Amino acid sequence: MSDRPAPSPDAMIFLDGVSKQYPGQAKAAVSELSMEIGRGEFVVLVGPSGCGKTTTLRMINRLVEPTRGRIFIDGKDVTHADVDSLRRGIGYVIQQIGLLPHLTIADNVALVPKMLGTKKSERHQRAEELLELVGLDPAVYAGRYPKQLSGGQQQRVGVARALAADPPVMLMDEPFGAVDPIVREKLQTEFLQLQTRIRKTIVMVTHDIDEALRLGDRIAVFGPGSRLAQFDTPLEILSNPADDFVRDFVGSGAPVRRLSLLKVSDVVESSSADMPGTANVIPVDATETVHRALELVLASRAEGIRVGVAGGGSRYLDLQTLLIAAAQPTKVLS
Ligand SMILES: Nc1ncnc2c1ncn2[C@@H]1O[C@H](COP(=O)(O)OP(=O)(O)OP(=O)(O)O)[C@@H](O)[C@H]1O
Repeated sequence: MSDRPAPSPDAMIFLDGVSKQYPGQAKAAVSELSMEIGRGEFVVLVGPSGCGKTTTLRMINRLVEPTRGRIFIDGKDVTHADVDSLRRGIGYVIQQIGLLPHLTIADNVALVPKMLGTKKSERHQRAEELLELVGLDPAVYAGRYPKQLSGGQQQRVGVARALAADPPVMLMDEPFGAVDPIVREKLQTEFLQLQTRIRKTIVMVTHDIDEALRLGDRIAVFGPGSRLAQFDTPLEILSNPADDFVRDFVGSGAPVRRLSLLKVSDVVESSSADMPGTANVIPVDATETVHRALELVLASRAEGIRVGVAGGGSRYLDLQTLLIAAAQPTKVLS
């Protein structure tokens, strides 16, 4: 019917009023949820335990079949499509990794290409490329078995395996949840760098709001009963939480977290064209984060920063102005 919502041309994933009622449960796990996720976008689902994040994620590749609503991938209604071909285009990474213990790392990575009938030499070459891509030297790791790898290394193999069929979409359920905080941060950084190269459409579930703020192009904050409380950029969620639920969920550290998301260019409107001649200022690029600018100012005991602006010339922000500009609770300057 023509009056049903349709995905926009830029949408890679479109959920149209999807619901999931598990058998024997009084309440729906997910209720009438609609979301559109753009091509190449990295979206993170966060929210309290039991609010339906994993159910939502698994409805996208139909590991969980929706009770109502429609799912579109790349403009195609896949609600009733063949699941095997659907899943071929969707990589899936989970916390428990699920590497097969009796297969080498290369064979684990090449599992899906093998199922798809790719020739042995080709799939081994592909496995080596993928191991390289996720930062594991194939000469060292390709022939090892999963138990001979650390938790963080196994997680990288899980990512490599999910990328093996070069799927346009990746679903990740707490992919970095099982590793310690230091490895976790390293994996997050590596994964962000990887994403700038591979530009997949990614939907990731996490419990960790900091992880969400760090990784997501947009964050979907779920409330109880899968209510989509806010679906916006990290900066917008920190700057303008939609309601008290989101404000509480993000927690009390919002102003400090914003410093890592705000760019110097976002606050440069508060700058002045002049700085007292004696002031000790350091040059900072407008693309740096405010957090980095503050670090540089403190490390060099400067009094402020000098920012080059488009069209030539410089603007100045002293430390106090920089902090006040960064602390503005309302819309960010652009
Ligand atoms: N297979 C199932 N059968 C029955 N109920 C289920 C099933 N899987 C999940 N549920 C219920 O559906 C609701 C949503 O679960 P879901 O796992 O999607 O939430 P979540 O937000 O991912 O939770 P968590 O953060 O704790 O992993 C919960 O109340 C859960 O108990």
